[in-house]
Amino acid sequence: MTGAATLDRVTMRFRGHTALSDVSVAFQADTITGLLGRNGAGKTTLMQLLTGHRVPTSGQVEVLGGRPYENDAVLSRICFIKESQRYPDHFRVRDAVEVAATLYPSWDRDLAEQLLDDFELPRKRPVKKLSRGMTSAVGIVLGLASRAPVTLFDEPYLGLDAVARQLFYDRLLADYAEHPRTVVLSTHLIEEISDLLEHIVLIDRGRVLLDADAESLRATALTVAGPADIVARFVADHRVLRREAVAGHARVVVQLRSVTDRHAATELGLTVEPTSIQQLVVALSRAATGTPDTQANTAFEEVSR
Ligand SMILES: Nc1ncnc2c1ncn2[C@@H]1O[C@H](COP(=O)(O)OP(=O)(O)OP(=O)(O)O)[C@@H](O)[C@H]1O
Repeated sequence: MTGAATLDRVTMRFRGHTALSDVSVAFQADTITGLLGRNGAGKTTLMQLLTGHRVPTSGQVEVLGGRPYENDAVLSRICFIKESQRYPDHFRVRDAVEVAATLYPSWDRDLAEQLLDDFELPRKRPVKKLSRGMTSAVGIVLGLASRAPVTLFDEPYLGLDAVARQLFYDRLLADYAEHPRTVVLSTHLIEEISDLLEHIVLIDRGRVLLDADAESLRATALTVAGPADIVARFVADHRVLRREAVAGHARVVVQLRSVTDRHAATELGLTVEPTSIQQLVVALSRAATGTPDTQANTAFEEVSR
């Protein structure tokens, strides 16, 4: 298995609980990967293993050709921005930036200063006096300016408003275009970030449910919408991944069966829409847990009778 960061048959058990079970996954070099999954799926645990914060119960973890645990040569090339990053009590924003500059060999001072301005972070203010969103912004500045060959963001934007989140996406994309690196980003805000993701790893209850590039994932499904009775006719011989229905109008995501599906749908007068990664991820997670798409299903069945 090749990749900038890999887990090979990794199991991670905590007392009485298996957080990851026989996980094998390779995070490709110079790719932005979304690490997705429901609460408690094992995303943070996986990142902790990649960053040497934990040692697996069994299996191998390798990052940039070496084991990360207590390995400075590897760790200096990894930047891990955690959901609730803590800083020493006396740290001002400026101190957090200065310390990070000494930790990461590829640190870019100009970029850090620019990002501090962009996020309007007061350099002299103690980090512990910042708002929740501003503290998240500090983590984002450090993560981006580190230019670490492997950069991991674990839900980096707690409390960040929509404008600041968009700023993060824009700056990440712009800097990544000029300095490609391996970025792994865990998030629940799939919809707004999906255009950024080149690859998706979906974890469900400690197991890898999906490991696919975003383009091919989108190409596995078709979203059609239109009058419920016509939609029902179209989906009769398709595997339905997701249904929504409101007042005689239905929208379904189906597994693509043939290249002619799209044409068949438009022939029937249905609208073919882009398939959202979020809908696919929700559908796959639901299928894995056996959770039916109840409300939508019922509504759909009612209107299509
Ligand atoms: N130190 C620990 N001791 C016991 N159980 C733990 C420990 N750390 C994590 N777990 C359990 O392992 C599972 C995976 O947790 P993890 O934090 O990796 O999930 P996650 O996908 O990051 O969730 P979220 O999206 O809610 O942040 C959870 O059931 C969690 O309770």
